[in-house]
Amino acid sequence: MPSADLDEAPAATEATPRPRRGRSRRGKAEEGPRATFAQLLPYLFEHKRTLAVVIVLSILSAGASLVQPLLVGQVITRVQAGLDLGLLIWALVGFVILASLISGWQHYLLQRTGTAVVYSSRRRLIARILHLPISEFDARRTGDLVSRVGSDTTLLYAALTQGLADSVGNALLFVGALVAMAIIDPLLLGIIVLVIGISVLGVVTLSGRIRTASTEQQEKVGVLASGVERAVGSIRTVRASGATQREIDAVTTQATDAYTVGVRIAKVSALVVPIAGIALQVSLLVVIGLGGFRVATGALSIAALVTFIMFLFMLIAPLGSFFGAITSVSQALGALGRIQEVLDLPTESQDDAATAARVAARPAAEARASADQRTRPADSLLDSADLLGSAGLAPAIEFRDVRFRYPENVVAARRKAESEALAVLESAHVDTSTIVLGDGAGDSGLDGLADAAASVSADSDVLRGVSFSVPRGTRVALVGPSGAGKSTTLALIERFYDPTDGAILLDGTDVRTLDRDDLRAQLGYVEQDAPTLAGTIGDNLRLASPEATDAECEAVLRAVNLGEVLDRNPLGVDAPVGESGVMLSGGERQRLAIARALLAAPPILLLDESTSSLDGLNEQRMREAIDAVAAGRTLVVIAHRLSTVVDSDHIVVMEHGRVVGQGTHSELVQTTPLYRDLAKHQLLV
Ligand SMILES: Nc1ncnc2c1ncn2[C@@H]1O[C@H](COP(=O)(O)OP(=O)(O)OP(=O)(O)O)[C@@H](O)[C@H]1O
Repeated sequence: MPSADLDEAPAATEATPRPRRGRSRRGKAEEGPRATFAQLLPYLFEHKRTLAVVIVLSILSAGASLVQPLLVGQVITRVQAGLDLGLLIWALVGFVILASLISGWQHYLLQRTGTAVVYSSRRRLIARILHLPISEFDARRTGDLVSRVGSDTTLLYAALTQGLADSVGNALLFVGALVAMAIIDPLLLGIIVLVIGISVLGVVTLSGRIRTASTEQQEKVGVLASGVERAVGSIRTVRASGATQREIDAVTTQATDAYTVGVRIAKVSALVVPIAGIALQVSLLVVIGLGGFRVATGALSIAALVTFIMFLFMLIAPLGSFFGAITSVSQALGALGRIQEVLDLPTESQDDAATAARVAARPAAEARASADQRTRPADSLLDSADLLGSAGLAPAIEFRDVRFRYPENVVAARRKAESEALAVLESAHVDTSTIVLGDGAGDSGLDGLADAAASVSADSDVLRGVSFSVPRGTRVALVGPSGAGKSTTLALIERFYDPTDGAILLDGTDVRTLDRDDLRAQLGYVEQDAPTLAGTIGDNLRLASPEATDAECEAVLRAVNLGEVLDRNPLGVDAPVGESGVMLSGGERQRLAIARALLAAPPILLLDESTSSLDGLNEQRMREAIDAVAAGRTLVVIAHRLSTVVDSDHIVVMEHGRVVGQGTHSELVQTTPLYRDLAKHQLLV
């Protein structure tokens, strides 16, 4: 990220999310984020030129409209006096046509501006969302983020076109009519202003309730989108679990929630319509009754009364639009609150400069002390100095007494997701006795599941003083039971999160002092069960290397044993893979993910092996693929099958966030009971 984006505020702890900034911070939880009208203005100012034209057109249109009652008054007066009308009628017709044409043009410009505001808010949101820290994705529901881009932004359009759009011209009409009526008969006007004033007060009071309900509705829509995403995204599992109807019911409940709030909004807005109607009717009755009396007493001419009544309509019509605008602007402010909440979140690299400065400013003595103090596992066979070899170069990657815990909001979200998953399984009468979630290593059954969910708590460190080195050009494997912290270790190297304590060094430099893009350019990362993107094989491969030629893609595919995928479709690299890669087998998808990372030719490759089981042939192909990618680079691989890593240069055994053994396969079999057990289980000793 460019340094201009960096925030100077020091982060207390990198792993702890900063409190959210911005004016739209969540107040009372049930009310949700709310925006102020002032926050809507920057969106309008982006289009100030068009809006200036709109205002000029509004003045012209209002002028052309306001002239009409005056001309009608003139016509009546002349007819009463038996005078020739001359060009008066033509002038009247001309002004009617002119006012209509101008308002058509103005309407177009405002619709276009509304669309542009939606477009720019979507662009800003997408750019911000894709730059958010990984913790935000871990803590939020994807569907909710998607609905902010899709649905909340649309409400801004309605506010501008139905609300603010009309208000600009109508305000002028309103003021013009008011002035003209004041000149014609101030007394009549005074009474009308009283009636209208009372109705405006009523509508403004209602608007607060509309805004609150609207924010709530948009939140319900977000929950609904998350529900749909969950059901559709896991459709195979849902079908296979016989849970289709239950998922439909769950999503329907969420849709009903949104509908209920929608009905509440409809009821409140419905009150606005009669209020406007009453205002019009009472005003008319007053004007006709009192006005007729004043004509009878000679205080007012007929022409003046007719003109006054025409102005009254010009006064009332904008009022109706204004009341409508209150509803749509209130809804827009609710939606804007949700948009602004995301836009106010700090980006991943916003605090990088401050973090890097803080890390770099650590006194040398302190850095040395922390390196000396680092806890070495008692059964560590290999000191990092040994691994460095005679050259004494800094290792490619080094963990120094790294401690880490996931931020509280992430832990809470994960716990919620786990208990939801548990509820679905229980309601599907699935035998949960064989399922282990989270770090439930050793736990089994429903109690184990609950324990596992409970164990993901804010006060538990996921890594507890991890130290190991990966010399350049070597292959290092991380092994250990589920939940030991292996995937988290790789996530910290990628800087998806920063350590709570300790340091991670790349070529001897603390990764927090490196530019994130530079750091990631050195790393190839294959996440566990890496997703295959819809599109072609080429689209998948070129994600990190958009410039790669077909020949380069083919070469890398053959290197990871995916040659046959190329051969079986004449389209080759342009062959589609289907939604989420359904046209590839599980093993092929894994190797495609490796090929993607490999194509970018990173000096360091981080490979989180898939937990899914592979048949013998696929496992062998995977081993060969790993051998191919290891050549000439540093490789850190998380292995779930020891067979993939027995010939690694170095194996780090992890358990409960600690390194409990390090060495080669044969050394670890001798020294580390946990490793010996794992090896025994997998028939390697
Ligand atoms: N995004 C997350 N939010 C909260 N807790 C997490 C998150 N990811 C992992 N954890 C927790 O951190 C601990 C270590 O998880 P991690 O995935 O690093 O283990 P692992 O050794 O890679 O396990 P596996 O072999 O099953 O992939 C577990 O308790 C897990 O529940």
